[in-house]
Amino acid sequence: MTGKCVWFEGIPFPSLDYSPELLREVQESFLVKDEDVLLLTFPKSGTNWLIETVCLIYSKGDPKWVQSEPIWDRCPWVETKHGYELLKEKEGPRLISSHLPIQLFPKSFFKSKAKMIYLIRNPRDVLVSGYFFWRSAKFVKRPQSLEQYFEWFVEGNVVFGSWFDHARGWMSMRDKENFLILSYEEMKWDTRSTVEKICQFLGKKLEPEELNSVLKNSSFQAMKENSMSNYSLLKGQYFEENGQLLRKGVTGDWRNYFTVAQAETFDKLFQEKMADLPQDLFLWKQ
Ligand SMILES: Nc1ncnc2c1ncn2[C@@H]1O[C@H](COP(=O)(O)OS(=O)(=O)O)[C@@H](OP(=O)(O)O)[C@H]1O
Repeated sequence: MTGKCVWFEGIPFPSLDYSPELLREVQESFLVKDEDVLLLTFPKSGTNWLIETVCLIYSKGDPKWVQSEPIWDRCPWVETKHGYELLKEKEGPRLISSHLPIQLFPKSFFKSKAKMIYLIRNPRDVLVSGYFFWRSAKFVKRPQSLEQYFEWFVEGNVVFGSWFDHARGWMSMRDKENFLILSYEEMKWDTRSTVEKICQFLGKKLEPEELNSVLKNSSFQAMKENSMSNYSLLKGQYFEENGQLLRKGVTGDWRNYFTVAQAETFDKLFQEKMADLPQDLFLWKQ
């Protein structure tokens, strides 16, 4: 996958909209403000679902905003050229998303009171989701088979680097007051409670009908049909026609794709890399 990538500090990034110079500038000079809200993920963890949910919380369930502005403009990726320029211009509190590993994140964040949500997902499902997504992308070396992508993923040879390093790095923030860890699995299994948790963390109060509207408009089906959120506007330029962001939206899909040997290899690796972390952070239980 990394054949077509740009590199910064040993981490590969997609070839489009990223550059080592910009990544350095983002790290050194981007000013995070206390009132910003940051949404952090390893790619394919449910980033866009979290963004859509938070945008809808901000608009009190009114879908006008999410249906009229592309998701990458509502909550720009700070590490991309497009997102960085947009964020510099934005007045007031900003929603900012990022896939950056902790060591490359804007240094100003660590001195700020800005709130951050880190969304984690079973890495086995992240792997499968990534395989289907990247194989239709135009800005990375595409995987030719799941077997090949499995090898790349376990070696950390994928964009934004090793999932294990990414998760470990950000989890070191877990006791900070301005940091909330959520999982894709809890969002999926109890969406209402998770949205309530997000509201509480962000200090937002919703009326029951507003909360219902957040849930309705951020559902898989609603997002799949929303051209401002489903990446259909990027087809042709960034993706082949068959590429889709909203593929299945389920938990445990890896079971349909991993061989027994791959499942065992992954379990062993997960144990090696993550055994010392509190296991209640990993809701998926494999
Ligand atoms: N509303 C909603 N409900 C449930 N699941 C959802 C939703 N929106 C996105 N998704 C699923 O999230 C996966 C894409 O992850 P990301 O948004 O992180 O992708 S990206 O890294 O920003 O490209 C991808 O997972 P897979 O279906 O397993 O491929 C999407 O389907």
